[in-house]
Amino acid sequence: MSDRRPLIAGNWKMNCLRDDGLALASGLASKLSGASERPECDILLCPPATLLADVVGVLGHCDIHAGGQDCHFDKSGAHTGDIAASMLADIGASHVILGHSERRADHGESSTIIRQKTIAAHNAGLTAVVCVGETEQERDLGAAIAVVCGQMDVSLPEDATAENTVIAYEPVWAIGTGRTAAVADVEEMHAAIRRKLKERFADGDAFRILYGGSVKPSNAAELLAVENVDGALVGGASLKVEDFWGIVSACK
Ligand SMILES: O=C[C@H](O)COP(=O)(O)O
Repeated sequence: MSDRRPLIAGNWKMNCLRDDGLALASGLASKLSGASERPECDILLCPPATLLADVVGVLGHCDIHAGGQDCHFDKSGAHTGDIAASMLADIGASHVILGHSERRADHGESSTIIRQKTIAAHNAGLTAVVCVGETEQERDLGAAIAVVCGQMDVSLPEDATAENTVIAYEPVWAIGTGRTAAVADVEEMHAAIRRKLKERFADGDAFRILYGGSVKPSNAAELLAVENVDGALVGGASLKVEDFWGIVSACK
């Protein structure tokens, strides 16, 4: 049994207008305050940037963290539409998701850029949730582990520690598709990620490695029981209080 405390993170992506987002955050805060026992995990909500400050306000002092979904690598300057890591920290965020495959695909983000963003997040005092994952074609070619390890080599800076960095393994073909990776494949990939972390970082055994890709209440317990799976990065199922809470409750 590992002593890494699981993290269940909700990535709301580009969903929720103000009323729905605030209802979702307050619904989860109520679940937590009404729970007879404290959940056996840390909880993180990553709403769209437009709602982040308000979500931080709704969560108040309850033990749920809030984070951004991306940041720029520069501290400030002429980057129209972008958000600096310090701006996220300034409004109460503790984490930021970086290198999500949707950003890699939609915005051409390379692992080199993600490394720069991760350094910026650390400098702002944020914990970076660095995403890695292979496409279906890469898996079919037998290259999944090599691709993910290659992404880690470049995306993770030397200053990464188990305190300031979380890894999220998300097979691209499992995101939003209802298809989850087979337990044996998840186990193999998370073991490879752990080996890589231990090779490179003195505290590599303490990093949390999340699984993401169609996690829902019905499959959460099975996935969370896999060795080296230290939580989940949840998309679709994080948009409903009952579903997200069901995943939180699956942490034992
Ligand atoms: O960031 C979350 C992931 O992309 C997973 O999304 P999903 O749970 O909708 O498959």
